[in-house]
Amino acid sequence: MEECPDSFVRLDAALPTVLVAAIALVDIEGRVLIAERPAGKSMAGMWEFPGGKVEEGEIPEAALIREAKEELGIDVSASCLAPFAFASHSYEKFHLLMPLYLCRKWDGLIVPQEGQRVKWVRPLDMGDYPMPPADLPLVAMLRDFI
Ligand SMILES: Nc1nc2c([nH]c(=O)n2[C@H]2C[C@H](O)[C@@H](COP(=O)(O)OP(=O)(O)OP(=O)(O)O)O2)c(=O)[nH]1
Ligand SMILES: [Mg+2]
Repeated sequence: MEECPDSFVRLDAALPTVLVAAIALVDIEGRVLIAERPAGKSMAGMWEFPGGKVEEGEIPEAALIREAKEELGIDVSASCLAPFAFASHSYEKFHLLMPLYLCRKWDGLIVPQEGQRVKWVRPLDMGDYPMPPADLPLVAMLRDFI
């Protein structure tokens, strides 16, 4: 029988679950936008899918529409957000639950609003960029899918 992969889930740690919504913007050449986490934030210098914490009373799609505007200056509509996969990963202080949505259509030009660097990268080349450990299974799924 096939072995199960290593688990990054800590069942016994009583961690709070934090819901973060993330977006994979995909261009016509199949590249995906990643953004560098700004200095001062946790995991600064790592490359991530844009997005952020879902606030109280907010649904993930609304959080992404808000974050796409706040972080990248673009307008995304809920109908252009396709649920793709999710990460479930225990960090030291919290458990991250992060749905990733694909989006191929948005309005406006991408202009990083927080001084962060952004890059269009083929999923096959994402290994060249350090990403949070929670993202690695998502990158593998993007490689298979895009
Ligand atoms: N946006 C995003 N966050 C990720 C990814 N992978 C990953 O582990 N995370 C973690 C890092 C953070 O602990 C958390 C997201 O929090 P954040 O600090 O970006 O949240 P935010 O945009 O709402 O910003 P803020 O409230 O901290 O100002 O999720 C990813 O690909 N994208
Ligand atoms: Mg963020």
